[in-house]
Amino acid sequence: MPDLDSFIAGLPKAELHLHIEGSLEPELMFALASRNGVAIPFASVEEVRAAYSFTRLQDFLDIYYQGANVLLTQQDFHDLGSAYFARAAADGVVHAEIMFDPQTHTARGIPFGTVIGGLLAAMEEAEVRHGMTSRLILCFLRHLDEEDAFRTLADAKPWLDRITAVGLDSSENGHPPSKFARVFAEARRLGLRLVAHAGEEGPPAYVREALDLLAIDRLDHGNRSLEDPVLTARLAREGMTLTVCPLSNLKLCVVNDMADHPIDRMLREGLRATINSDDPAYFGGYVADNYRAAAAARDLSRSDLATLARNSLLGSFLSDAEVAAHLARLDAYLADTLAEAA
Ligand code: HPA
Ligand SMILES: [Zn+2]
Repeated sequence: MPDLDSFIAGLPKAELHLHIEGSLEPELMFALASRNGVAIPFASVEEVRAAYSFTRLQDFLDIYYQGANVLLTQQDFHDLGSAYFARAAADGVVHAEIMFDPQTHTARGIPFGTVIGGLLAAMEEAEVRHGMTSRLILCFLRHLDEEDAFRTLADAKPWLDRITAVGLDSSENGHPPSKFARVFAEARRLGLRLVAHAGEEGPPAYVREALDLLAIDRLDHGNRSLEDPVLTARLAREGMTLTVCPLSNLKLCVVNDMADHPIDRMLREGLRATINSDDPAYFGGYVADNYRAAAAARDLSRSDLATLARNSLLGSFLSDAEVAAHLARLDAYLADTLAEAA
């Protein structure tokens, strides 16, 4: 039987909560800064990593938006995507639904087409190089107003057939889902799926708003839902997928210690929880590291880990036939690893 690390790395899985700007490793940040002649306030890669110490979401966001300033050209976004897909493939990711924050770039004068053009090129390449399928999620920044989100949706019109969903990210407290009810309704009318970050720092009421006012198809984070037993039971009953990010939760102090992480409680409560990396370059690990950290801290069994991987495939926005094909790969993997054990 493979050791737990190899079992996790080999487990066919989907990554459903990944901000592509959050996969910008300090080495690539320096390379792009130099290629583009952009000044960054760090003298070395070590200095960058040392700055990644956060006590709450906003600390991280300030440095994350600053890091994105080095991304200027279509090739930069292509390189960013290629680096992520290669790293994800090594972690057993067979399908990735990647979020991007167009407003972070259009506000600096980078055209929407430059951003999405580079990402789409990396996605096509990932299919050829790694046999990995992928989808795009356009996220609205919730600290900006809804008009700005509407303008971003208008910018996206020429690419709507290449965008699967819209999402909602950035500073949660003070920016409830209700602020974006109209733009989410419009996105739904255009045929897009809907996701939103809720219950990361924000209260359970924000999760309820995301369900009732935005009609989300998937919930990003959702940790604080557990404070409300009626809401928890509803999420379980409705089969809502939660994209949980253990190392992010630790780095942003959503949990004080990995030993307190509720991932196993989520599974026990019947929630369709998944494990994801969120912003791997900033939070100290890619998706397999997140599985490993959660498994070690909460004593997850191989069967729990297989459930988490299965949930990730079931919670994806792929067609039923595509999900079935990925699930068959997972079942074959589990049969093979069990046979080795016998
Ligand atoms: O974890 C997150 N929360 C909110 N916004 C974000 N943008 C990137 N990562 C995050
Ligand atoms: Zn996130």
